[in-house]
Amino acid sequence: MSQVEPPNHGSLTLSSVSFQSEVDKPINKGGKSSSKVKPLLGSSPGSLKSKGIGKHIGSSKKKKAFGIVERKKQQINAAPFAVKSFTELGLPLVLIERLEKEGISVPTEVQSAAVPTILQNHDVIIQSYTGSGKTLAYLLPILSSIVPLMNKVSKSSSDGDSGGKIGIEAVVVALSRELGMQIEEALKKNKPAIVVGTPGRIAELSAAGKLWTHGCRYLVLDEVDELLSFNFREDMHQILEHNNTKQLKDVVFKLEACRMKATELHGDLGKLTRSSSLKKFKNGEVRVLVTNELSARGLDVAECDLMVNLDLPTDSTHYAHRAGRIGRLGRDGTVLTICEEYEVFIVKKMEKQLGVTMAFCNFVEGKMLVKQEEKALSTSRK
Ligand SMILES: Nc1ncnc2c1ncn2[C@@H]1O[C@H](COP(=O)(O)OP(=O)(O)OP(=O)(O)O)[C@@H](O)[C@H]1O
Repeated sequence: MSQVEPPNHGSLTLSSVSFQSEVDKPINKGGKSSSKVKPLLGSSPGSLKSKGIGKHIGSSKKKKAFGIVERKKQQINAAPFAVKSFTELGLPLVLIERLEKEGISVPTEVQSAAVPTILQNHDVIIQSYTGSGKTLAYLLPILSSIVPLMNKVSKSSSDGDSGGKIGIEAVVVALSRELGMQIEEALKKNKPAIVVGTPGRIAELSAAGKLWTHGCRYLVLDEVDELLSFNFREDMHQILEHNNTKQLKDVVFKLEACRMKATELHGDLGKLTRSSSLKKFKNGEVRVLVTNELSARGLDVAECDLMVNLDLPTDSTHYAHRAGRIGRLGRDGTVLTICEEYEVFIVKKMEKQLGVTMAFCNFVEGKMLVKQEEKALSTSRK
């Protein structure tokens, strides 16, 4: 994207776009039904800078590996780079009026491209020059889809549906405390719906079970290249793990549609539900436990003899941790790893690092062909 000079309206402070007074007003747009979490990432070569919104959780690979998002086919060609007003971008009137009060009436180029794309529930990477308006490019669509739901959110919280926890609809991970505070300032009146914090703080809340992200639809990684750097590895891992709940639910749903009794285990469940899920799995009432890496850590179910990796572990250490759930105390067990053809080399690398032999299979038109060659589906026997 090319550099866009902000119109000469003076600077917009993020706090100036908060619009608590309109929260209770009905907005003609209606609530969205999507329950997707949006990873918003990017990378920033040269003078380009990226606002979180960069792919999943980087490239399609990263996205898959972190297991956050279900993707839709992008129609980036149709992105309206030439729109003239915020109205044409599909933002609600209340938001447009507030922007106009701040002297902001013409979207920048990056906003023209990003706003409608995010509003259509696509995952996006926003990469553009400094000062080109990337913050509003992701905030505006989020605000426009969250505000209409505010009544619903506060109602369900007060009903106690969420066990006293607040339903979060968007998580913004910001690099520095200052940046976090700057964004939080703009959003504080929407506090129940949006959480803004540094990786450390958000990971801390997540580990303490205080992040109620069951209905979370947006995950923004602001300055994504930095956030995904080695420095923040542990915290980001915790955050991204936290956000794959929807995927786990989908898997349970699909298994049950095939008449396979399954149950889920993850941090978004209450303590009681977690222990009841595990109990059901341990006593054989359900045969399949669908879980994520964090919740699987340390699980000790002696009879468990099959581990299916629906996505690739990040490295061989994580592979070993997952595989360690089966074949305990000298028992036999099988690890089945499902991956794309282009990921086979990663599996090969782990095979080498771990010193195990994996049989490779190919899955073609619903049929599995077991072969020894490099194929997209790998099976390894412990
Ligand atoms: N459509 C607009 N019209 C006028 N001013 C705008 C518009 N969008 C954003 N601004 C203002 O432009 C300035 C830069 O915006 P912003 O901080 O989002 O840029 P950025 O691309 O995120 O920059 P950086 O990469 O340095 O973080 C801010 O003061 C913001 O208020």
